[in-house]
Amino acid sequence: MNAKTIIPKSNLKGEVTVPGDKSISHRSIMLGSLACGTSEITNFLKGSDCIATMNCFRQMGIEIKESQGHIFVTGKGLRGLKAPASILEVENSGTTTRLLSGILAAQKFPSILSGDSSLNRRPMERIMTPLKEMGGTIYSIKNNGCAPLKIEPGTLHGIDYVSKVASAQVKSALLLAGLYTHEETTVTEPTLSRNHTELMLQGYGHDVQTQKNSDGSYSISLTGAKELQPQKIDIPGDISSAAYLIGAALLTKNSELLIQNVGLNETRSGFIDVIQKMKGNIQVLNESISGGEKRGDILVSSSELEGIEIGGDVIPRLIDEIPMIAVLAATAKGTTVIKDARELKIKETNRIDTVSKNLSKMKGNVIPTEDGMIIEGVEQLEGASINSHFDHRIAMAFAIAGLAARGNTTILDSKCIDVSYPDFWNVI
Ligand SMILES: O=C(O)C1=C[C@@H](OP(=O)(O)O)[C@@H](O)[C@H](O)C1
Ligand SMILES: C=C(OP(=O)(O)O)C(=O)O
Repeated sequence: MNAKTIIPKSNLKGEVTVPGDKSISHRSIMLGSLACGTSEITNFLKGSDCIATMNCFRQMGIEIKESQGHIFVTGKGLRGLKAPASILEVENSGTTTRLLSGILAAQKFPSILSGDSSLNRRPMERIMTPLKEMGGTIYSIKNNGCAPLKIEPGTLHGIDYVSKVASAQVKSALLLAGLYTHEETTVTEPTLSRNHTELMLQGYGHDVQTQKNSDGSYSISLTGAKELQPQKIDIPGDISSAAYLIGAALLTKNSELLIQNVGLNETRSGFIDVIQKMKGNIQVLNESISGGEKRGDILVSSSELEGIEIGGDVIPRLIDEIPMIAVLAATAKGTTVIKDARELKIKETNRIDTVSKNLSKMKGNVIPTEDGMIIEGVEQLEGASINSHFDHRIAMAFAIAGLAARGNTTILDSKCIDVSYPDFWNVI
């Protein structure tokens, strides 16, 4: 069960760092594996999702070594992967599944991708449809639109694809597939999703164009068939992991935390904007840029938060932080409305459902809606027994809720936290 009990606390004080960004860690292994030579990666996240990505590339003949906390990936060029001897296990990771599918659709060998029971329920049509349009052969083995996916050898051509959702996983799958054609590949998305793939490709010497269109959508283009040059990548701390520590400082009395070296890429920093709008005491210090990625320190202290409306273009900039935002809203003054967040339903769990059920268990006042939640702030949450449903973000958001609740909280099935933040309990 791996149950953990949280005893309420105040006076959280100190300086902390958070582990490397999960999205950037996945991409560093992928692009490192496709480059010609050895890339050196520092602050790589050794969470189980990113380890799954590493293992997939090792199975395709890529040497990935670790020395003194640095990861060395020796890529063999765009055409250097070899056929895996067995199924590629993507475990719980949507990012691994979707981005890797883009690469595999262009290979000269067949492959099968399969994950755990949560992953194998998540929709894959969103990448299968455009990859087929590019000339790939990819299908759902159970014919239910989900993994396990079978990918046949393919020769791809460029497309101009308009995605209905602002999804970095869809965009990245197509851009990675686009590396394998001489033609241009363009992905248009309704608003800009996280742009780590674009930034890292540029670091690897590949030209990528991003254009804002008159209707507010964004078009991202590249022309492939160009080899990538190996890089040194220093991964910033994951803002999605920092969100829990920020939440802990905001919610508990007499607390102040300095969280150092956090990634602050504009396409990811919606959480900070929201906390400022909720009147949280939060400041960004010591900003710098490395590898195109902004980073800085975050100083945050105990706050009386106020409810706000959260929707529209900010949603992709904070999608993984919504469980934590909902917990903060649960004791904020007034009403918080979260809308335009239908994508929450297809994450590791249906997060509208798992957040609402768990907040209700803690005597929060929440109404789930089709595309979000309406949360009326209460004085204090009450400790409860929380079912994470094996979703790391649910486990961590409710662990933080427990720190500020009346009475103890138990998180059942807390092991899932290893997906993105293996050291979470030690830090807390
Ligand atoms: O590309 C990525 O690294 C990710 C993109 C997002 O998913 P979508 O692309 O489905 O929005 C996010 O929720 C996920 O945690 C990581
Ligand atoms: C949705 C998430 O990741 P993935 O899609 O890679 O499983 C997440 O980390 O919250």
